[in-house]
Amino acid sequence: MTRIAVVGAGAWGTALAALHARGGETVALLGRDAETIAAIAKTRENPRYLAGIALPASIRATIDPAEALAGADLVLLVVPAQSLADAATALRPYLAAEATLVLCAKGIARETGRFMSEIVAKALPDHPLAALSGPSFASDVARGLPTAVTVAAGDAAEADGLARRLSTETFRCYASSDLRGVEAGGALKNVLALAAGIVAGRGLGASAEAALVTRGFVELRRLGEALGGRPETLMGLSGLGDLVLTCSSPQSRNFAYGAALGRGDDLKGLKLAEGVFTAAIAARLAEDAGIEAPIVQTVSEVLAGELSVDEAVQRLLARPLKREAG
Ligand SMILES: NC(=O)C1=CN([C@@H]2O[C@H](COP(=O)(O)OP(=O)(O)OC[C@H]3O[C@@H](n4cnc5c(N)ncnc54)[C@H](O)[C@@H]3O)[C@@H](O)[C@H]2O)C=CC1
Ligand SMILES: O=C(CO)COP(=O)(O)O
Repeated sequence: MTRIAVVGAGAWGTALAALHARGGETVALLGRDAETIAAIAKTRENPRYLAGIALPASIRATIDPAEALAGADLVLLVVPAQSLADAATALRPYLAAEATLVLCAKGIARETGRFMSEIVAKALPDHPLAALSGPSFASDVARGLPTAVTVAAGDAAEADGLARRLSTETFRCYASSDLRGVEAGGALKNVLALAAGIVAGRGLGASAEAALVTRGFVELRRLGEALGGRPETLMGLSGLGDLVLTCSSPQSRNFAYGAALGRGDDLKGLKLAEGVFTAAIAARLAEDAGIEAPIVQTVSEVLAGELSVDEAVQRLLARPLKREAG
């Protein structure tokens, strides 16, 4: 049994399927939209999420979970964070008993504050769990551009093995045993990318953008540690690395969403921005932990319509002066 199944045929699932099929793995891609799956099978392209990027013919794209999961020892879970509980539950009858599950979504359940690992451990107990996260745009990975990410599992030797298995010539996986730190960094950077987008969209200048990313990183570290992550993980690819990527590129959907907010554009029709669903719960977790996270808090209030963009900027500028390391 050496087969990878990718659950979720959106941008990231399709990119990971392409990467590993090119790397020589036998890969199945499970989607839920029959039209998209039929288009992948026919045109070797995902016209909805990765238009214009050729996919390897060897990917078996299907909407049938039994077909996708049969014989898979590694299952990449690549549906959005808020859909993961339902998607995981639906997989239960089809998973091989010994299959390892790799969490690829970046978010926290908005209702419960649960991390992806907690959700999946509840829905699919007894499977080894890992997380893959780091600076990696789907279209870059699907095109075979060089990328480096973190692969974390509770057991260090297992993380080493998975990192080796998931690495290719262009995709370097660094192993970590800090699952929580990797999950926290991935979820929080999305909220901070919204803030960076707001600053850019409002035209506040490159200096303000750099200040926002730096102070955002302070919050990511503080809150990430309070949630159980290790400092070195939060300073690594899945924390700082992904923060830098998503806060600096309009290619990021979270950054693009924030920029649209900053410009006062219509938000309808924008692509999935996970930070929109994570912001309020991240702000609540910070409050519960007694952690100061003014940027996360402000993003949450802007998204809730409780604060205008200009009021948000004013509020952040008016915070009491303090020592930088404080
Ligand atoms: N796009 C990117 O560059 C990257 C995305 N991610 C993360 O991966 C996750 C997925 O993102 P994308 O693939 O980009 O999103 P997407 O919006 O491109 O695609 C999401 C896919 O999930 C499917 N889906 C939604 N609910 C489902 C359910 N209940 N059951 C089965 N399928 C369901 C949708 O039909 C769609 O195909 C997010 O958490 C994102 O933060 C992580 C790294 C890179
Ligand atoms: O997580 C990502 C890159 O590492 C993708 O970011 P967006 O979801 O903001 O596009």
